[in-house]
Amino acid sequence: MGFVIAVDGPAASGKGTIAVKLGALYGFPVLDTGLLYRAVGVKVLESGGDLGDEAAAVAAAKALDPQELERPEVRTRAAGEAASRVAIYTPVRQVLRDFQLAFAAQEPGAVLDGRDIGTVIAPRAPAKLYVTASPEVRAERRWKQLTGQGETVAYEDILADIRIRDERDGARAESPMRPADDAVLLDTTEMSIDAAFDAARRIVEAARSRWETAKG
Ligand SMILES: Nc1ncnc2c1ncn2[C@@H]1O[C@H](COP(=O)(O)OP(=O)(O)O)[C@@H](O)[C@H]1O
Ligand SMILES: Nc1ccn([C@@H]2O[C@H](COP(=O)(O)OP(=O)(O)O)[C@@H](O)[C@H]2O)c(=O)n1
Repeated sequence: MGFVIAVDGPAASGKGTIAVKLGALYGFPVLDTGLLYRAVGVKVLESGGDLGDEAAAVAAAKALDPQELERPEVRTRAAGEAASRVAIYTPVRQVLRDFQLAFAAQEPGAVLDGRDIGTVIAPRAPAKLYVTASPEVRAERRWKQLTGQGETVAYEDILADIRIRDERDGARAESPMRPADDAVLLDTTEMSIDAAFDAARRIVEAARSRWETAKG
């Protein structure tokens, strides 16, 4: 395995922003694994299916084309909610796992962000971050992001979404959202993007030194 950087955490904590910046720093490819679940949720909805229908979600996961991750539809509020509904299904997670494992296997390294990267997808990743922020701050960030994309949404509704999603993602039986035992927690509530990235970079640099030493 190369130098895999696992960046997990709840919705709108800033993990994707940090992952992209780490990828640029090291020259590694970056996979936002949430987009896989979002694309599956959107596919179910667009085919007229029901998010409560496990078989429909599995079929959508099997038919997923990586090109679909680029669609603007996967970045909407509704897609985030749909993603967390289809993410509870064990077979959906199994179908999406191979793609993530292949991505993580790239040399000389890769960055993946999600909920279960450090615990399930890449438990042996040499660098693991768990990025958090208060629900209120996350809702503010997500509200600004969605509004900037042209969606009309109320802050209170986004905060409610975030609380429901935290609960659903943390309570599910399969690969629940939680920090790996060896993840370093990074609370970005009071941090600017630059400050959060700087803190993340230091944590990853320390992990890289340990990894280089262990490799010999
Ligand atoms: N530390 C921060 N301070 C302010 N805004 C941030 C910070 N980190 C990220 N953001 C913004 O918040 C939104 C959500 O960030 P993102 O990285 O996509 O979160 P996640 O991947 O955890 O859902 C984006 O618009 C991003 O620019
Ligand atoms: N590795 C992952 C990534 C996302 N997900 C699910 O997909 C949903 C959307 O993930 P995301 O990372 O795009 O969400 P945001 O943090 O951007 O809101 C999450 O709420 C999870 O339910 C997951 O189960 N495992």
